[in-house]
Amino acid sequence: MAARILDGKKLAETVRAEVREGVTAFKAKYGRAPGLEVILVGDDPASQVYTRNKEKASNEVGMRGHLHVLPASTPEDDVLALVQRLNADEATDGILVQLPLPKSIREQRILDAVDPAKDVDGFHPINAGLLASGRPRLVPCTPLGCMRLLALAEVPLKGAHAVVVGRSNIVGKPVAQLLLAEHATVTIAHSRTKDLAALCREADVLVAAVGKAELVRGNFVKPGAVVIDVGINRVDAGNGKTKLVGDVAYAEVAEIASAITPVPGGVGPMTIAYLLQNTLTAAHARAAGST
Ligand SMILES: NC(=O)C1=CN([C@@H]2O[C@H](COP(=O)(O)OP(=O)(O)OC[C@H]3O[C@@H](n4cnc5c(N)ncnc54)[C@H](OP(=O)(O)O)[C@@H]3O)[C@@H](O)[C@H]2O)C=CC1
Ligand SMILES: Nc1nc(=O)c2c([nH]1)NC[C@@H]1CN(c3ccc(C(=O)N[C@@H](CCC(=O)O)C(=O)O)cc3)C=[N+]21
Ligand SMILES: [Mg+2]
Repeated sequence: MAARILDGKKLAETVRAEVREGVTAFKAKYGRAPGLEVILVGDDPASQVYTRNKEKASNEVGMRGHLHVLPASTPEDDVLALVQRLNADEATDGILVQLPLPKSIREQRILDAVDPAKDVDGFHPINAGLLASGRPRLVPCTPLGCMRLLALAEVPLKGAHAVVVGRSNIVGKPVAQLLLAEHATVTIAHSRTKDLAALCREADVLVAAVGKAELVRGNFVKPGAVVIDVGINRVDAGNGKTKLVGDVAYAEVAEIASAITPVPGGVGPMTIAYLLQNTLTAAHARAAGST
């Protein structure tokens, strides 16, 4: 039986509509729009597209969105100074520093400098620590998007075995925390995991966040499992062009799973939608004076 396709593009429109209403209410109450500042260092073409999309998406829900593009040669201290200026700016509610940063810049030094109250990526150690302590504040966008897709699938998480492949601070670890908070039994796999296929076959919920095109094959999946594919991999399409594929061999796995997210049109659009939601959340917390 073919799996149900979890349409992230459509669900993201719903989330954006929710945010748009929230922004209208925020403006009525506080007389200003929530503000998102996106920082891009360097000229990676994919990052340019993504950051422009983030700026556009924030404007579409009525927020102030602004993109700062700095040359790859920008000194670390100058990037830091920009972050500090935005930290001090009352009209800025959210700050996102697009990753990866150029090699000459220490990523951690920049990310740690972002005011935790404006950290709409949820990457600051304060926010990561609060999530791990069961007191979530600003939570990473991609994991929030994954959880909303699982809610759409109506998969019972309590007592389910969730296997997360990947242990990054951006996706793997925080999505594992959110699944744990929903009372799933969570296993985190990574590059040193032995017999990944057999482990994944135990999963009722399988989240792939690896960055290896179509690593997860049909024989990794228990019949009826729900599969969330976070991977975004650009590969040769054979006709001189490239195409996007996930970390899951979609056609094969769709024959076995009960539900699956496509790439594109799955987790990606949800990430952007939750970035907007996090900006609204941060704006409310700041305006109410709780942070
Ligand atoms: N859709 C979206 O919104 C987003 C998509 N992405 C995409 O998701 C993917 C993962 O991103 P991210 O978490 O940042 O990536 P990272 O490279 O930071 O982490 C990848 C993880 O996968 C593990 N891994 C690598 N190879 C294997 C393997 N052969 N078997 C098992 N585990 C393996 C690594 O293990 P180890 O720790 O041992 O090295 C690591 O934990 C990428 O394709 C990225 O583009 C990322 C963010 C948002
Ligand atoms: N500070 C920071 N925060 C991030 O959240 C962050 C980051 N840096 N660096 C890069 C990764 C990757 N990421 C994506 C977001 C949306 C899509 C997305 O919208 N994808 C569309 C397709 C886009 C296309 O066609 O290229 C989709 O899957 O349908 C993809 C990838 C966020 N990241
Ligand atoms: Mg670097």
